[in-house]
Amino acid sequence: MSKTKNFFQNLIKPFRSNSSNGGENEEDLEKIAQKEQKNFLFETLVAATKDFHPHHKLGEGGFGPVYRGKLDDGREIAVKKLSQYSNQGKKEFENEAKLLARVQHRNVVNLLGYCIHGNEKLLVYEYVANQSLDKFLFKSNRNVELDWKRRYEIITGIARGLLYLHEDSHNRIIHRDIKASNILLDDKWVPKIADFGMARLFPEGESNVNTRVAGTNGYMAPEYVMHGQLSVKADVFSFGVLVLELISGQKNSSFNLNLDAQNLLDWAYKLYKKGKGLEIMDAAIVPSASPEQVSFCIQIGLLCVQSDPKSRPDMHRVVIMLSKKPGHLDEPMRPGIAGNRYRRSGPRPGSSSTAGASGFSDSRTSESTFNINTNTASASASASTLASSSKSDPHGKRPMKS
Ligand SMILES: Nc1ncnc2c1ncn2[C@@H]1O[C@H](COP(=O)(O)OP(=O)(O)OP(=O)(O)O)[C@@H](O)[C@H]1O
Repeated sequence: MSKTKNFFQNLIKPFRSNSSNGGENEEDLEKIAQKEQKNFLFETLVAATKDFHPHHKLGEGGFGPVYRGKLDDGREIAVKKLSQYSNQGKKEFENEAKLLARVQHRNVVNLLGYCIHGNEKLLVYEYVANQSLDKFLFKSNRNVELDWKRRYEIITGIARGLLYLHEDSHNRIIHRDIKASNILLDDKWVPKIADFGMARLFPEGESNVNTRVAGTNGYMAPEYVMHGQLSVKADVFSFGVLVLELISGQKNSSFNLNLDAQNLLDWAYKLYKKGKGLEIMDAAIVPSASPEQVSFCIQIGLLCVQSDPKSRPDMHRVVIMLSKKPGHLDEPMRPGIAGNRYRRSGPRPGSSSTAGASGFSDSRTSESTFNINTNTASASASASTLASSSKSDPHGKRPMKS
């Protein structure tokens, strides 16, 4: 037996003795070896991004800028470069790198590798062709690309991705920053949960910890903001906000459609209680929407944003609800008020996490059974015309800041 082979045999011995299946362990070793290959050379990333050229910049988040690049083998990548002035970001970066190496799911973004070069730390992801959900959902000229079928698939995909993080991955992972800009869409509009910088890896069996508050305005669960109490139900709350945003095309943190409602959740709840839940629907999805399915999703969204975390369903229950034909669901109680605390101490130049909602006058009419919100158009429709109505008023478009 050659020296190398001997070394390899010794290496896998301890794995063999713990398992009845030696083949699987050799596979494990292979996986470990593959993981080691994830360390990219800085020069490779410089070449791939044309020396981090501004033309290659995709955006800028809490960690710093993100660049698009192409590797020699043709793979397209997104490189997240940690801002050097943020210590907190550095910790989050390391957290994300370690965490993502363990996570593999269709609805979670794939980390290809990382790079540490002097003070520089970088994460290398698969490039996700359609970028982030917020770039479509909150833009009146692009939201039509998201018809109801796509939005429904995005909702179910995010639910499955979150279920995986909460229950099926190695350790329980609470994301803590579920929001539209952290959902990437691939070329087939499959949603991928991204940005695990603030996620915590939970030891098994531990479901609730007190920790510092971090998250994004408009998405944070009240118990998390007020008492720093973090559990999977905080992600469920953010997911519920996102569901209601997907249906309404409205951003919760800058909601100003209705004077009687404090925010999007309050607006949706009040209309739901009056039996007019479908009025929150984005005009852009009216032609493609199934009113029954939309109503069902509004109810699920409202169940997820209930004030009491114990009353919120877990993601397992949400996935089951979404996979069933519309039927009986619990009655949602009053929604909690999403937290509004500033989250990061470091500067966030050019951050993409806010969008204004000014300059819009509410032109909904109230005669018909379903009044559709006018994110893209002034529209109202009865139940029977809902599926067939396809025209939107281009002049009714609401100006949005990018
Ligand atoms: N893997 C990727 N493929 C394609 N685009 C990406 C990828 N990762 C990030 N982006 C783009 O880069 C932008 C910045 O991403 P990043 O995750 O750093 O910040 P963010 O989610 O916008 O904000 P925050 O850090 O506050 O969560 C995103 O808006 C997204 O459009």
